[in-house]
Formats: sequence, structure tokens, C-alpha cells
Amino acid sequence: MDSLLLEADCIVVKVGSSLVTNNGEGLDRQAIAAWADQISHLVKQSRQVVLVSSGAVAEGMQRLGWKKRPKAVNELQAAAAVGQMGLVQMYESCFSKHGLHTAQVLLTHDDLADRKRYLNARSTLRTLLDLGVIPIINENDTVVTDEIRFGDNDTLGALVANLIEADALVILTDQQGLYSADPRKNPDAQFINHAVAGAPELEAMAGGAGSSVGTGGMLTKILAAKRAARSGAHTVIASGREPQVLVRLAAGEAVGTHLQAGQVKLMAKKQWLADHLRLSGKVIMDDGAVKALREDGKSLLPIGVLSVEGSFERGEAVACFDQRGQEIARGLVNYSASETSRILRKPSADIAQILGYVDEAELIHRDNLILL
Ligand SMILES: Nc1ncnc2c1ncn2[C@@H]1O[C@H](COP(=O)(O)OP(=O)(O)O)[C@@H](O)[C@H]1O
Ligand SMILES: N[C@@H](CCC(=O)OP(=O)(O)O)C(=O)O
Repeated sequence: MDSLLLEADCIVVKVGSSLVTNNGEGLDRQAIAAWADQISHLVKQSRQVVLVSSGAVAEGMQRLGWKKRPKAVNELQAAAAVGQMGLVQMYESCFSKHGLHTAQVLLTHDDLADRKRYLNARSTLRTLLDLGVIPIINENDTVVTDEIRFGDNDTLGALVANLIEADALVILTDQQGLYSADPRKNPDAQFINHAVAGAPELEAMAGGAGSSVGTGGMLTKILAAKRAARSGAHTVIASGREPQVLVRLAAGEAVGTHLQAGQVKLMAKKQWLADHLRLSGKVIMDDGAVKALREDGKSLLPIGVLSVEGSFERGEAVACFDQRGQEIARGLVNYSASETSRILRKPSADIAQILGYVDEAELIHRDNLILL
């Protein structure tokens, strides 16, 4: 089989903390220079590449002389602020040898959950790529709280792939790819060459982080592949230590684990909706509404809503559950939580009388709804 990167024009490459910092030993200049060489090679083939790089916390700890990863959020954030300086300096100096400019882009989940900021981030990244600049992306660790955290850069890499509608996501890590079990703990684990992204059996194979500086382990990589597939991006998980790995992948060599995007690509706005990691509230639907959504391709009307949880405003994303507690869909509401609680179980014709005004007959219009 040819590599899934052979035909990819736009590629997101994610490198993990363990690789960038040589397992917490400080920035690995040789490795970073080697990836910069390879990415420059791809750019010269007229491909567009975005780099999502971890390593700020690990590098900050090294610079501050901290031996153990701190638990306190303020200390982690301080380490990230110190380490991010080293990270971008290193990338800038390695890419400048190839005559390429780099740009630092730090994102939080809030930036991508807000539609305007999302579109802004997309347009900035596309402009940078059109200018031939390499965006170097990381989570904005210094300002994030648990509520707005991506949590790991595998997820961030997938969201960036969705954001710019990349053709492929390459996750470089300290293993050759995915094995049937964590190879650090199970030496007999079998290597997985190829699978469909999102196949349920993959999640059972993946364990947590094996290194002391990585955070997500293999599970977040498998989930990232599933997420990236929503915008049609294939995912490759490969070793960042494999010589010329990116160049070989782009030339068609099937190095690493290839996770093929098997599903139909979602429309851009629906992808954005699917990428919300946290929602403002939820509505519980009766069985008639579940059927209307699932089987008849209809919008969600207030009459099919039994109850409301959380506080949301018009235009925010909410989860739609059935009475048995299963999330069926998510969508953008036309009415706030307090308005919804007044019009639920009522026909749309009564909205004007109850609220004194009508915005829309639907609580969530079909165009603003995705089924899960
Ligand atoms: N099924 C698996 N196949 C390969 N690696 C696995 C698996 N399950 C868990 N792992 C662990 O995931 C680690 C990579 O994740 P992580 O430490 O978070 O690295 P990174 O910094 O690259 O994100 C590997 O070193 C390995 O120990
Ligand atoms: N934003 C953090 C990234 C943490 C993270 O996800 O690390 P990893 O699991 O190595 O990709 C940092 O730069 O340290």
C-alpha cells in the first residue's frame, strides 16, 4: 500500500514532548533540525505544512532546573512560558537555514469554540501558508484553565487539521506507531500497519503515556485520528526518530501506522460544531424528536423537548440527549435556556404568545445540527 501522504498537499505534523525534548533532557537540536530539513523539502515540493509542537512545559522545567513535573497549575504555566521561548527560538533558527519564516500561533479551546475567532484563526493560518511561512502551533498553556484546555496536543493537531481542512495529520512520537498493546509493557504486542480511523477496536489497544513528559499516550492519538477523519484528513502515527520519515511518507513509503479517513467529510460548519469539546448545556428529547432527527432528517422543534439543563444563550452549542441518557446530536440553539424552558413541549405556533416574539419555529435548525 502507498503511504496516505503521497497525494497530500496540506499536512499537519505534530511532534510530542518526549521527542522534542529527548525525553525531558532539553531541546533535541539535532532532531528538530532534521524535521525542519524534511519539512523544508516538502515545502519545496509545493506542499503546505503546519507544525504542532509540544515541549514547552518539558523545556521550561529543564531551563528552571526542575527535576519533577510540578502539579500546581501556576507552576506548569510558568514552565510553559519559559519553555515556549526556547521552542520557537529553536524552530526559527532551524527553518531560517532553509530561507523559511516561522510564525508562533498559540491557541486555546475557546479560540476555536467561538465561531468568529475560529474563522479568524483559519484565515490567519491560510494566509501564513499562502505566504510560505511555517506556523508553529502550541496550546496557549499560560492562560488556559481546565475548562478551556485541549489537554493534549494530539487533540489540538486534529482540530487544526479540521480547521484548515488538511489532507493529512502526521503524529510523530517515540514509538514506530500503534501496537496491539503498549509495547513498553507488552513486548509481544503486534504492530498495526493500517486501519480505518475511528474503528472501535483501536481504542482498546491504546494505553496512556509511556514517557515521563508525554501526556496523552496512544489513546489521544487514536481519538485524534477519528476527529481528523471528520474533515477527510488521514492520520499517520510514526516514529519521529525514523530517518527522513516525513520525506519518505510524502514519497509514498508506508512507514508507521496509517489510519485512513473512512467517513464522509462533514460540511465545514458541521465540523466546527463537532469539534466543540465542551458544550453550554443540554436538552432532553422525547422519542418522537429522536426519530425526527435520526430517521427523517428533520430539525428539532420545541414540542419534542422534555427538559433543559445548563445555561445557554441563543447561538450557543448544546447537546441533545434521549431519555435514556444517550447523546444523539448537537447543535446551535435559536433560543436561550430560559426561553427554551418556557416553550418546551409546546407547538411552534404558540411561541409568539408565550415569549411575545418568535425568532425561529425550530429550536435547532437542521443546518445547524449534527448527528453523533
Ligand atoms: N498500543 C500502543 N502502541 C504504541 N504505544 C503505546 C500504546 N499504548 C500506549 N502507548 C504509549 O504511548 C506513548 C506515546 O505517547 P506519549 O508518551 O504521550 O508521547 P508524545 O509525547 O509523543 O505524545 C508510547 O511511548 C507508549 O509507551
Ligand atoms: N502544550 C504542552 C503540550 C503537552 C502535550 O500534549 O504533550 P504531548 O503528549 O507530548 O504531545 C507543552 O508544550 O508542554
